[in-house]
Amino acid sequence: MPNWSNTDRTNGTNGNGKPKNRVPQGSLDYINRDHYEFGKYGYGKNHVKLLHVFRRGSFHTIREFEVDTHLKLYTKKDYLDGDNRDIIATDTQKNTVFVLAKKHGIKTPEEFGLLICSHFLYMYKHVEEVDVHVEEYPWERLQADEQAHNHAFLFSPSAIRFAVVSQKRNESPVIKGGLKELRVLKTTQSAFTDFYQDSYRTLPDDNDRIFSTVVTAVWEFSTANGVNFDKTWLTVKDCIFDKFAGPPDKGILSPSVQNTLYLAEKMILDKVPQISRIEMQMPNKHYLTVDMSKFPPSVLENNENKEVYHPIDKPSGIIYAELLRKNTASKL
Ligand SMILES: O=c1[nH]c(=O)c2[nH]c(=O)[nH]c2[nH]1
Repeated sequence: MPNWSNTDRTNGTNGNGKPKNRVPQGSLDYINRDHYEFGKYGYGKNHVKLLHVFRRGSFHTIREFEVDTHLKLYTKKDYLDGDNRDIIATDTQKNTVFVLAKKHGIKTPEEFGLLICSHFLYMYKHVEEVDVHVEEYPWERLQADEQAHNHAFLFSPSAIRFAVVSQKRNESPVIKGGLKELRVLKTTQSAFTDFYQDSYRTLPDDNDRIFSTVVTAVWEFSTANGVNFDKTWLTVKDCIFDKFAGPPDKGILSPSVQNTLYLAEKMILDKVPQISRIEMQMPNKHYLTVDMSKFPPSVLENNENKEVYHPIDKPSGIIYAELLRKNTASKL
């Protein structure tokens, strides 16, 4: 009688009651397998593009998404044995995205991600974990003659919104909201002085420099209950603007990218109690003052330069930090 390995969690079936292909212990294949174990694994469909149109009479609303669905199955027999019977084909995953959008409509990226996770976990008992990434195309309703258009939209990519939802069987979903490619620049109210001085430093103190960055932010929700995900996304964006730009007339002084990043994160945690942690990245897109002092008066009469800057792509500084609530659970 062969000694069958029995370490997987699907009770010897492939999810539809059929027995699985098993490899008897003692076979050469089994012995070889014993030397290795899987690290991360999973499979899915990336970039499922979807436009959803919600029609209320002549007033139409759209949301366009690009969705990645990834599944992790309890068994690895697809990898190990070439046994495909548990595979929910990536094509089936793509179809599922369309069918769920048609059946339930689409509210927000976060809620659509939650719906996809619960669907796969409910439908297929051999799915251990679902990971969904939803990226939204930045359509805005067109304004015509200062009036909101009923059915025409403008692509306004000032920032890209995304959500990441993951759920393991018998666990609560992990819901993250995100924003990326938010590029901003200000021409004053940014300084960088008093930083570490030693024989490697050549950068002088700068009391008035250009500050430009491309913000990425990812935040985790401690709950989905009572959360308005659309409003939260706008609040996060407003907090970033608030701490980067300040009031329109005077602005706000930034002593460093580090400090501006921290103040934005702190404001977001202060304003949205359901966010338990936020991680932001702010690359420092350098704009260097061109040294005009080298040009002779025959070329330039006034060579003190506060007008012409040289944008530098590489290298760029990179500043990032994650801010978490202490004792998150007791505060909610
Ligand atoms: O805001 C800044 N932070 C830094 O850490 C840094 N380093 C640097 O060269 N310029 C800047 N600016």
